[in-house]
Amino acid sequence: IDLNDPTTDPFEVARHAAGVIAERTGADRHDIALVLGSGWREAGELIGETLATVDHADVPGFHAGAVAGHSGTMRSIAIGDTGRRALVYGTRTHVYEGRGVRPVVHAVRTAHAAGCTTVVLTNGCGGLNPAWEPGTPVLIRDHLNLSGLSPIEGADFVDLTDLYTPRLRQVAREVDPSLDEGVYVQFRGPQYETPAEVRMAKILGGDLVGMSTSLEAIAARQVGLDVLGISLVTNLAAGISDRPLSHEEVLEAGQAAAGRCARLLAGIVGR
Ligand SMILES: Nc1nc2[nH]c(I)nc2c(=O)[nH]1
Repeated sequence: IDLNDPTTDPFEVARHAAGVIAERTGADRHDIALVLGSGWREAGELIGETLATVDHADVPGFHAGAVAGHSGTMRSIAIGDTGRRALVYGTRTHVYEGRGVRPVVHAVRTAHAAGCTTVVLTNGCGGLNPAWEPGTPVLIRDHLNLSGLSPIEGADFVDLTDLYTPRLRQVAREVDPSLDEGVYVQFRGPQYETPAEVRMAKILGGDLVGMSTSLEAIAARQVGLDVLGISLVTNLAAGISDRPLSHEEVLEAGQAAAGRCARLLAGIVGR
């Protein structure tokens, strides 16, 4: 299937994908989906027992293309003894991969088609607040979509009030009262922001800069999913600190925070 073929209905592909997931996991419904970004990979382990894994390559609309650090398998996880199931994706598609916007939000649409009512979107990002050391998770309160793109096609004027569900943010803060909140700014990427762009984002009211998440959140709202967004600050955004960004620093900050992030997600999902 070519998701980007105009004659393809992306929601139909999501329904097919959900059918394959149900068949391969033995679960005709999943309750919560998790998209794991940089630094969040290990979270699945603490959520519960992995009952099944499915290769992304086997699911319609997903691509096998392994992105560094991502696994190409999604996992069906029993959430403690709640009887609920989590669908944890092994990889995420970014706009900058040039596959179009539909693949970027396909995981969210598939989660909805699989019966989920909630999606947790995590990412690694740059921080504009020097108080947030690399390795600090921050709840997303709202976003500025500077990508210039949208997953919504046609005259569907979706309201985005409370897009990042207040009830879920409250649950997250009950699990970890030290969590701060911030406004996430999505740039298209793949280049990092210039110091001037970081200053612009700050003037516009942004606290976090990244290259994902906002389009997925919009697509989630379009199908009525509750959304919890959590960013992991892996670096201070360009110009905030006097040192240039290094991808190595980003990766190691993600590794260091892995335990706290995994415990946070497991605590939230288990509620
Ligand atoms: N746009 C943007 N995306 C990021 N992802 C990560 I990890 N760090 C950054 C960053 O500083 N800026």
